[in-house]
Amino acid sequence: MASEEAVEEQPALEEGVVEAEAAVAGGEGEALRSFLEEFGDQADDCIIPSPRLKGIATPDCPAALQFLGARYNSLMEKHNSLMEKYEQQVAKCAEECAPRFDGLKNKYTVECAERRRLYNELIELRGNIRVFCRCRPLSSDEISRGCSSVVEVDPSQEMDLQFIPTEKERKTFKFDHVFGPADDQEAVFAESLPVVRSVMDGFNVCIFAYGQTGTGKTFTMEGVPENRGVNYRALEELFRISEERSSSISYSFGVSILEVYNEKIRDLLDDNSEQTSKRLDIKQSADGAQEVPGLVEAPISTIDGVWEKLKAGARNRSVGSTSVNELSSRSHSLVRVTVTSEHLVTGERSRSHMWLVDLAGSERLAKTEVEGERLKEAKFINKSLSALGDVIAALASKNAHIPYRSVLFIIHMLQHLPCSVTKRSIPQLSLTTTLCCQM
Ligand SMILES: Nc1ncnc2c1ncn2[C@@H]1O[C@H](COP(=O)(O)OP(=O)(O)OP(=O)(O)O)[C@@H](O)[C@H]1O
Repeated sequence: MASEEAVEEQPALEEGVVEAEAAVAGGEGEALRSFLEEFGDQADDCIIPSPRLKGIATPDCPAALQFLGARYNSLMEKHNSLMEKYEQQVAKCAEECAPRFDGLKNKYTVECAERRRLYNELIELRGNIRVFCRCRPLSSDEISRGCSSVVEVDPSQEMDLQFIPTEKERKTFKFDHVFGPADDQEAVFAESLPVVRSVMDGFNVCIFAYGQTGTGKTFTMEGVPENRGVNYRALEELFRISEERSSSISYSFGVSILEVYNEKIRDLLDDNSEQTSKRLDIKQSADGAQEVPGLVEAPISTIDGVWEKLKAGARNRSVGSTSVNELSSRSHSLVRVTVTSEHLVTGERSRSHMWLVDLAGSERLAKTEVEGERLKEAKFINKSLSALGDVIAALASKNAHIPYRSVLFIIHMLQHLPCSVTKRSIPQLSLTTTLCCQM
């Protein structure tokens, strides 16, 4: 045997000697005794490759192999019996824990349902319909024309809006919250947050911006990339909650964007809607919900995907110009987010909608210089807003009769919704019309 090979085999040889010694001490085999006699005292010497090894005769290999095989078998037997005991213990443990686990699972499910119920009850107590007022800052153009604000917002009186049309006149309007010119998009969204959370618990919700043309409804709902509005922030929050609850609930989201222009519904995510003039209608489904058959619902799984869809919708929206807003939305824009959920423990499923609505701006026709198509648009807009105002007023005062008489889509949609309302006013224009006429 070459000395290098002897060095390679040395650990095995040493091991064999140790095993054999133990076996002989335990009274095993004559062949082993002779194996030990022959090689037992040479194991240590093998540490240094020695020319002496060259002279060693072939050991009693069959005996050594037989011995090692027997040891291997006995160790495997022990291992198997330990594994069996281990598995029995695990099964016993699982059996003992199962009732406790089921109990905890039930308690957890009940607690979750209770938390949801209390949370939504709180929202209801705060008002199923909440009305906020936001006063935008004067634009540079308004400042250069010498306009000044006719309202005062005192941050310590967050529900009051002071209307001061003349030096002698002062009137207070009450809202659930008033945002002043210094309040940013984040502050406005923070107040809408409870409503947004409710949709994740299976409730239908709606946030809409309502007000005179040029008061900043589109700015509030859509915002701009560097200062995003309610729509984007609401979807961001949905994704955040979905991630937070991912160990117990699986959520999926879809988005549809449509506009109501001169009382016709147009699908803003349907690239061909202009050419094919696909007519969309509202149908009542078996569970009483309002559906729009054929409406495109794009699945969304990332916030970037949402922004793309919102931008696509905004691009297709009908805009014109009014005397107070160069880029005025002449249609009601509706973003519908569909939230589908499945509870991973209980298997409970739900489907709910969040409507984010940017209504077209109302106009005082006597004071604005509209004519032709613009006049027709304005009449449609004012008519629908006035009908909407009647519905909201009736809902807010819990009237038995809600005047859902109009065929207008928004009003159909409101039939099944608790609502949060964002209302905007432009300080130096006719505040009365915007703020108080219907509420
Ligand atoms: N809080 C705000 N801070 C700064 N600028 C604002 C704010 N709100 C609105 N603006 C600006 O005022 C202008 C009018 O706003 P916007 O187009 O959102 O009004 P609108 O109510 O949607 O009008 P319309 O009903 O005619 O569509 C825009 O240039 C917008 O950027």
